[in-house]
Amino acid sequence: MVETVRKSLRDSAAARWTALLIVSFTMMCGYFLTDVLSPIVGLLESQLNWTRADYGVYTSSYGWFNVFLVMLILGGIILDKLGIRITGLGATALMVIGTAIKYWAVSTHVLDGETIMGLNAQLFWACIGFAVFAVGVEVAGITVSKIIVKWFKGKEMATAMGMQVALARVGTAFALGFSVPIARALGVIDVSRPVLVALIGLCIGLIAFIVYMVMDKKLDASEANDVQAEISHEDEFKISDIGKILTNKGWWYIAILCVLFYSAVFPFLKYATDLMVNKFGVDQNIAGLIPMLLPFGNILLTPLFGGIYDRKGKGASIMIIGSLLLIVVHALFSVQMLNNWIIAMILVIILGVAFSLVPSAMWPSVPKIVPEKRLGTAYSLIFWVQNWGLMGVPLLIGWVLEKYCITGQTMRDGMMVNTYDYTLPMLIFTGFGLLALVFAFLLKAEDKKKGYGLESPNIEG
Ligand SMILES: NCCCC[C@H](NC(=O)[C@@H](N)CCCCN)C(=O)O
Repeated sequence: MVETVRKSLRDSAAARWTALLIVSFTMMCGYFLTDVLSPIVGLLESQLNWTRADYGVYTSSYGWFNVFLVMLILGGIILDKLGIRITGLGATALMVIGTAIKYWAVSTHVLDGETIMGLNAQLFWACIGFAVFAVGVEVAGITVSKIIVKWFKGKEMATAMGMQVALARVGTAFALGFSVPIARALGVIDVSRPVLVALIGLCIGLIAFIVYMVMDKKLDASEANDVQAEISHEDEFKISDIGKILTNKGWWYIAILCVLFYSAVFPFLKYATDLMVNKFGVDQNIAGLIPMLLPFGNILLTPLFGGIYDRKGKGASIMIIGSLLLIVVHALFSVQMLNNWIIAMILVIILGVAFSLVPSAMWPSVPKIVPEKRLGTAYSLIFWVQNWGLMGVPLLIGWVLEKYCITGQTMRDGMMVNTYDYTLPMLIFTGFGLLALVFAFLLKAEDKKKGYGLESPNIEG
């Protein structure tokens, strides 16, 4: 008698790590586009006449559709209802469409001199493109989380999540480090060129996701029908699930910690290159290299800390330490006499440690607080809360800079541009860090009360 043991495709380490690499590549391209304009904020002023407040409006447009039109939550529902393949394809297509709109906006001259809803028309369409892209990248992010759970459940899940975040940071690092050289390549400054590079990358990312869809189909085919039916049934979305999540204190602490912590990092990165120029006197052409250290640090450290959480536990404590480091870094950035670029480098590296600690512990903690069948919705709601910060804080910082922080004018690239004092924005970021610390402690207390196991290792036995 021949015994046949039916094996799932996920049992193949090569298959699951390949699947992870493919979807992580798509996300990496998305993260590249997200930050592609950050290092050229000065060039945007000299080439497109965007003020810092305009730039703040542009960065905040990331949340227009996600937050106000609740597209993110809808994306989570669609993911639960229609599944990974169709949602992921739609999300990656939206990333391409949004980026194409944005590229057109920053490269065309047909909008010159026009205004729409009080904004210069070029800025308006760049914002619309970015807002469409943002829906795509956020929904893709939730989809990829679900993909990781699908392939890695019961295996190296936290390490896989850390790896995905690490590869996403490669995209951010490339944007921060190479945007200026790309814009200045060929001897002619062109701010649309880095966006074009991102658009090409995202088209490849879309093709990569289509390749993943084939793998996903094969995975489904390799699994027994009854298991699939059970999974589909468990993943089914129910309206009552939202209520159950929203009445969970532990979930709220994570969501609030998330919005506060991320509001002090991603929006900071948007202005970090400009901070290097204005406060630390770094040459504009290389100023993006210092903030670039942060995502590079994350690339190594996020999977490392994820592994520690997997084996040793201490998830809530890791989030407390990360929040503490965040406060120290931003507080020191706000000290006026600390203006040597070496200090800036050291602070960015420490911020990189903080930004590895908190995400590596935060995202794998959600399944300990929320039952697995509600995970997709729980993640999408956390992202939604977080997006309020990602939208509002850059706007706030841009406004504060324009209103309170202009110190004079200087000549850069043959143009007169404003100079800024970053003390007040850095104090605002410090405040977010302080509040994040409070919620990290509340989370630890709640964990102790409810026994979620945030301090226990993820790997049992
Ligand atoms: N398994 C969840 C991974 C989340 C990674 C996390 N991403 C986000 O929080 C996004 N909602 C926002 C990303 C904005 C920049 N592209 C991360 O740490 O990047």
